[in-house]
Amino acid sequence: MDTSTVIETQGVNLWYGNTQALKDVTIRFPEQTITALIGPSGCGKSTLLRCFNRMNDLIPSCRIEGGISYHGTDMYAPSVDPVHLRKRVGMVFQRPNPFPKSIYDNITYGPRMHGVRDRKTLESIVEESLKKAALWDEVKDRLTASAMGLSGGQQQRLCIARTLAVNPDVILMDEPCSALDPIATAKIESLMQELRSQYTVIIVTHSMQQAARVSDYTGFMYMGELIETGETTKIFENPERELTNNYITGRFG
Ligand SMILES: Nc1ncnc2c1ncn2[C@@H]1O[C@H](COP(=O)(O)OP(=O)(O)OP(=O)(O)O)[C@@H](O)[C@H]1O
Repeated sequence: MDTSTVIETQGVNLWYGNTQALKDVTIRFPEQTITALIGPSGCGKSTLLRCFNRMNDLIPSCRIEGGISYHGTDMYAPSVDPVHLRKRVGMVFQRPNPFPKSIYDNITYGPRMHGVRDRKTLESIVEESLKKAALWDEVKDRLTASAMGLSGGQQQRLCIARTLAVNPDVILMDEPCSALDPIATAKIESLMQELRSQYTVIIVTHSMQQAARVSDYTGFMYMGELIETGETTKIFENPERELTNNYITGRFG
């Protein structure tokens, strides 16, 4: 696939206090693709994901070395405003976390924070974001109702819509289906396929089946190292490293 790189890391090392959680990680994420990060619990998947919108900045003991670029610019340069970066690199978490507000207010919260005030503009952002998140038809008649009344799967799609509302080009997903049933999971997975036409998606998942179903590329991590990365079919059918093979065949993890 001949696509340009959106996010790229070069020799990233990361410590929480004295504990090293990432070791010399070099990986690139091509535009409009889905990459899955897999590996056993504690291998550093979420830590790596959090580097990509500087969420680790919020952890005082955390120290990062190495390069991480976004569209070729050093993401950690002093000139980069992390709030602006997080608008372009959105994040969806494990548990759906809507605000205890109306569906409408959940979507308009971000755009308002960034200065959008015009009612018509806000209304069109709400409609467009909910349509992109495949939720519009289910909620269009109750936009003023509380988001807390939605099912778990609907809440997660609302959180995706909330991320889309501030116009990102990368969506980070940290185990977005782990709290959902199989039907809600299937909806999120098919939504991810649609999002790929406009966004670059990076997903952390515990489910190898999910990684195989949804992603174009897969990175396998083990004890803070990126052991192997490549096209998902290659990683699952013909991995280069024995460790990868042992993991995907269920010998550990
Ligand atoms: N805020 C933190 N402070 C200190 N150590 C942390 C922090 N977050 C993660 N760690 C440690 O860093 C290592 C990597 O954790 P991380 O959550 O990135 O792994 P993971 O692969 O996402 O795990 P899981 O699949 O269980 O979510 C672990 O040893 C973890 O205990």
